Amino acid sequence: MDRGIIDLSEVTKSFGAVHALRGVDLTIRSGEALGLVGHNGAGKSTLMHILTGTVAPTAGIISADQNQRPDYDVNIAKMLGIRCVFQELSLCPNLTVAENTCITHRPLSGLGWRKRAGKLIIGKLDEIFPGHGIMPGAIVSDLSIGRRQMVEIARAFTKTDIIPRLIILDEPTSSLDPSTSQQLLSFMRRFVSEGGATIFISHLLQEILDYCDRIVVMRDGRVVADDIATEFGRSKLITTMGGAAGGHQVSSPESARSASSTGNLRVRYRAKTQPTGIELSVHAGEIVGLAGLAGHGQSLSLIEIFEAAGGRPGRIEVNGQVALVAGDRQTDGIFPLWSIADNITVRSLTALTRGALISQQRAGELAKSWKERIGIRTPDLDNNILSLSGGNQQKALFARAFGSNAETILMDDPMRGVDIGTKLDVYRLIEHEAEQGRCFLWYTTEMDELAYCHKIYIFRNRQIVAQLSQDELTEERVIHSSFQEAV
Ligand SMILES: Nc1ncnc2c1ncn2[C@@H]1O[C@H](COP(=O)(O)OP(=O)(O)OP(=O)(O)O)[C@@H](O)[C@H]1O
Repeated sequence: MDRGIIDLSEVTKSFGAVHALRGVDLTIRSGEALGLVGHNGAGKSTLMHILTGTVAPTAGIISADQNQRPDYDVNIAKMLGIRCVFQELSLCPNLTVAENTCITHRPLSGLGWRKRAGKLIIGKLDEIFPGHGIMPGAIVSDLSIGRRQMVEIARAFTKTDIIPRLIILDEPTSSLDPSTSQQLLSFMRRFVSEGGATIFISHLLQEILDYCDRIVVMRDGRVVADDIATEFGRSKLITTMGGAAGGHQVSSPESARSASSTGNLRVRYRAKTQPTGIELSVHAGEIVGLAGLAGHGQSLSLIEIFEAAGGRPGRIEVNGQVALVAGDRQTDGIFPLWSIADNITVRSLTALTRGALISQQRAGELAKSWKERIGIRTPDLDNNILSLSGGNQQKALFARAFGSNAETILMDDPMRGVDIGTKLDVYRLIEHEAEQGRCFLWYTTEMDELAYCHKIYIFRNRQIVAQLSQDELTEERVIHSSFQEAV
């Protein structure tokens, strides 16, 4: 348990004026699951890029197996068996699951490589995620974000010529439903018990506390705490992370108990495969949750509702303006070539137009007010959106929807990569906006978030199989309904 695979000493990294890392010391040991937490923009992903050699530090010393390596780069990291499941999934979307496996495994060449690659990846998927339902010939772009994440995770743990020794998991559970997350975390424990090491980054603090041996807390580019997990509790972690997270407590919102389905009807929806049965409805002022195992039709229903806005009522009825906060921000959310400000204001262009022209002044004011309200960490809103950390990109998507004129906001598991302090701020914002008459249709894979909803619909096989009021909500009921046709 004490063999250091890799040591960082006084590592710094700057991107122009942004100091992403300011003198980080860190040792990673075999047989240990290390939990890494910190607010959005604290420097976690940058640190992981340094460990995988994809980013070179501005200054500092990297040692591998107790030898200083000034030449440390991607190839050395690869030879050491250091691999990363990055937050922004890195599979090639136009290739199959098997072909993507081949990319990272050189020995999978020659006659029959596709078959061998398929066998390798499916074997690992079976081991980590029994019952995954993924085929080796599936094109990656056809898979849901959760399944893509599962493939990416399984690929990181596969072995051919090089034994994986350190696997970095950068927020892997944020795209997985609770039962799939559980499968991964159990596998992670098996991997470290056999001598492997993991770095597990998550904004779900309970996962870190329950499944990691040691916890490192980062704040503003520095390591501010590094200790065994039993020395931390949830509130100590939040306080140590500081910033917006400090001092907040998660509480079950009382307002969610007072159902308010008396306002105007905003959305009525019936699944295509369910001409009779439970119909979903959302009224002004309501926060409505969608739950169930990932990939069972929740995101699809949001897209159908989004597309039906402005159309004639039929199977789906939508009254008023609608905005969508995407969970898969890379595919459905951000405009990667645009600035942060343009990404925020794009949903409000009609409101920002004076005569035939967009008022740059009003657009700037709108972006600035939401930067402050939601805490987007950037020195300049005119910077490209990709200069933001993942969580801050997600905040820009919230700002886009909340800053628009939409009466109904659809949220597709939108807290992926958002830190606990910001989450609590967004929860409060949602409650406040609902009190003002806005309504929310919120697909979430985080059980805690259902506590904010007035009512919850549970999806299974693209059908709504149960409806729960806030008073009826328990984790057992959600899990039971997710697996069975009826409660
Ligand atoms: N390529 C880049 N160009 C400019 N700034 C960058 C770049 N990559 C990261 N940064 C900045 O470095 C800081 C640290 O970002 P990083 O992605 O490491 O944070 P993080 O802790 O992983 O955040 P999150 O929890 O949101 O993923 C942020 O201020 C970010 O905007």
